Amino acid sequence: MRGDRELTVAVVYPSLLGTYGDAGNALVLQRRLQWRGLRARLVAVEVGEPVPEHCDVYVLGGAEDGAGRTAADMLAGDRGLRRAVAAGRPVLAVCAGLQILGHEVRTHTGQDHAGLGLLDLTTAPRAARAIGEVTGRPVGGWSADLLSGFENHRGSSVLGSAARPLATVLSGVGNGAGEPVEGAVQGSIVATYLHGPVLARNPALADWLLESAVGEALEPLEVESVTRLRAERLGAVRAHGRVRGRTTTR
Ligand SMILES: NC(=O)CC[C@H](N)C(=O)O
Repeated sequence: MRGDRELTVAVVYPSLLGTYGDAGNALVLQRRLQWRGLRARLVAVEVGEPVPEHCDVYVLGGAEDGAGRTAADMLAGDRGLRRAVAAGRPVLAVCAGLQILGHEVRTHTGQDHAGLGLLDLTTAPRAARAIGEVTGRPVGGWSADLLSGFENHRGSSVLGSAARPLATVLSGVGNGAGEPVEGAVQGSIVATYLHGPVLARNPALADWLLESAVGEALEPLEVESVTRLRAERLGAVRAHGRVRGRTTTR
């Protein structure tokens, strides 16, 4: 592929946007490239540093409300991520990351703030925190496998017409705003409420982002420990009888 170019995976503000090991999503992207014999490097962008606009893929994780607001304020004054999105570079945003890429975030702690407006969604507090396993059926054909992860959030997000869900919810809450849907996809941005880290539990999602980054299909890559992890997690959800509708074993 593309000569011997080294691909760069940017982790945006890991000290602010890093709940539940979400920075591990960047490691998954790097490893899945390296396991295919491709060169890949992590670029940790710390608070106070400009976000580089030419990385190949960007990762934003979750945060508590105050840290989310700080990250949103910092990103509002930085053009790097906006330029990367305008250029169609893939971005994964998790939980608070999803929220701050939207138009507005209202919180139950009064840490209300504007978002970057890169995703057509708005966030408001739910009556109760959503905590637990989530299983979803991918929307839009990005995978035949179920989406799997865990959620822990108070915010609920309503999608506008420019964003479509990442998945329909079979178990758990997801976006938590009426429709049983999870996450948001708009242009090159893929956003989700799911931790795990989500890419460790959903290799198809990781490869979808990577194929968008490299601009071509990647050879299949099965990691046995990941297959076992998925089977265990999906099995645990089924054992608790929490799955709506029909599921597959994948
Ligand atoms: N895990 C998270 O990123 C949580 C995001 C936000 N603090 C909420 O509770 O909705």
